[in-house]
Amino acid sequence: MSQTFPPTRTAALELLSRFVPKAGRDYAAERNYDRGPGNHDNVSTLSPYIRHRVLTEPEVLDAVLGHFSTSVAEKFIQEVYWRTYWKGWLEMRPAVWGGYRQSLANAWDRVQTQSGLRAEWEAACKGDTDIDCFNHWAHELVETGYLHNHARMWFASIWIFTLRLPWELGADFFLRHLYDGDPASNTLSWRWVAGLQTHGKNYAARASNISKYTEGRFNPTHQLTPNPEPLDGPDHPPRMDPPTGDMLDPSQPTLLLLHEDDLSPGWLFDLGVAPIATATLDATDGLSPLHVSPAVKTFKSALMDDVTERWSDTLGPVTKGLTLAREIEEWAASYGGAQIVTPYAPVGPSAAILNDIRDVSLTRVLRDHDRRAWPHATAGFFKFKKKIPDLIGAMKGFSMI
Ligand SMILES: Cc1cc2nc3c(=O)[nH]c(=O)nc-3n(C[C@H](O)[C@H](O)[C@H](O)COP(=O)(O)OP(=O)(O)OC[C@H]3O[C@@H](n4cnc5c(N)ncnc54)[C@H](O)[C@@H]3O)c2cc1C
Repeated sequence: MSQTFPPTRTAALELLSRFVPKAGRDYAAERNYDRGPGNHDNVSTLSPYIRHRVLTEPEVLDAVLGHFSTSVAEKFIQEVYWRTYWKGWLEMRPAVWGGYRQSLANAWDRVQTQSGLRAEWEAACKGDTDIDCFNHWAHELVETGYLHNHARMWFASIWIFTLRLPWELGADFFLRHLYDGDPASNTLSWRWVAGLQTHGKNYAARASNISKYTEGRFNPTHQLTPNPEPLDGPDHPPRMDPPTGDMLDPSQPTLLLLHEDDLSPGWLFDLGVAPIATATLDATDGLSPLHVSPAVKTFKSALMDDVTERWSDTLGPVTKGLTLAREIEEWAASYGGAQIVTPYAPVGPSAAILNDIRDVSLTRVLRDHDRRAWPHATAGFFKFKKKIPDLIGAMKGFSMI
């Protein structure tokens, strides 16, 4: 069980309240420093909880805005909205996730058939290359399930441009080991480093930058490819309409399906959902064609246990760990085929399973936070962030949890 990220909402709330006083000018000044495992308190380390919505974005923003003005906390607020932005961007271009999965399968085929590539990929994943900082981050990721944002950028850049490994294998390595591993933030950040997300603009890790922001712990002078060219890739697929979610009729007999993308169901109960029974979905195996790390699996299933314990008076009988659409249909049939209500699952493994459900009515309810923000993820973050003041203003009417 994770020492650093206890898998409970109580622990998440404690971490949030410890961090809130630092979310203003301290965060803006200090956030880029990666001080190594055990010393990440200049950033929030809340992402494993926010990613699974053990804490919601409005709840985190509200706590910070209870302490600071929007201008003092501007940097932190923007970071929280990066997650929202990436999700909205991918919702409107889901083919980018499908494209990643296909290219990953192709890269994995090559790993299995080309012994040179296999050896280089294994060395990178084991932290057994000639580059100390890279090795350190590979170990930190596997041992703690977390990396500082700057380390993720450096690691991805070295993976792609110095080690010249396929970016999809690096994104997959992250998804298998990060506690916050997330289809939108991970895939699109790797694409951004590679130069595929903002065409022609890639992220080049530099020894001087690594030395400065690790406070001299690492200095890979002459070890990194200088001025690498961005990777070449296809144009973005045409943008689809953002999802609006389904209309909820809580007066119908209802089953509740919980999944890893939203583990705070209180807002559904506020909307009148009164489940006859509840099931939890385990979509972990859909994160990667390889084995997801046991630590990540344990973390996710412990978060599921926490939510079902917290709401045990409201959920009815609970069935845990369904993994297939067919199992969900059989579970619903055993309750007479009542409608299933579930929080809207963004593009990723949970949504893929839900998309295969045929024999029972499924109502996917979209949170106000997503409904309002996602349609603005039309272009780059620069354009999106201009909407943040309006989005924060509108938050007052939202369910926070
Ligand atoms: C190559 C790469 C891969 C990444 N993969 C993931 C991933 O799989 N899952 C994931 O949640 N984040 C990912 N990120 C984004 C970011 O690194 C993490 O969200 C952040 O480091 C989490 O640490 P924190 O909670 O201490 O962040 P803080 O600095 O405290 O930020 C506060 C919150 O804002 C959000 N946030 C901050 N930065 C970003 C960002 N760049 N993108 C999206 N949300 C952000 C997170 O919810 C975070 O908890 C990736 C970044 C890169 C460069």
